[in-house]
Amino acid sequence: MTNRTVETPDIDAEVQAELGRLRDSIDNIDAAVVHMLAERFKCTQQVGRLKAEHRLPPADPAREARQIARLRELAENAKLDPGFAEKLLNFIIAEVIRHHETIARS
Ligand SMILES: O=C(O)C(=O)C[C@]1(C(=O)O)C=C[C@@H](O)C=C1
Repeated sequence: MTNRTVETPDIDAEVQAELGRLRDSIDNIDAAVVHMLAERFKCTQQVGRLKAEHRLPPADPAREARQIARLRELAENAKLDPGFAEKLLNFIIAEVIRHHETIARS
């Protein structure tokens, strides 16, 4: 009992330190994700303008099918849930199509 009360603060400090290190990495990864998404949206805004200028439809389902198949395979190889990767890509693409539609109307 005496040992436990003496050791607990040390264990807590170590756990806190590890949690802090892991959270620092998570914050770095989240920042990278935001920066990569910002770059992706810069590209898709250009695609949106190009499509609008040439009267092309905002969505390209055949291209999306290829992207999903590719991303699912990448996810599997990286031990990430392919269903999650597909949902994430669909979520991003839905936003891109919304942007394309806004550009086409403007
Ligand atoms: O590649 C295109 O044609 C795009 O408009 C980009 C993009 C994407 O975000 O990757 C978005 C919409 C299309 O349906 C397919 C792909």
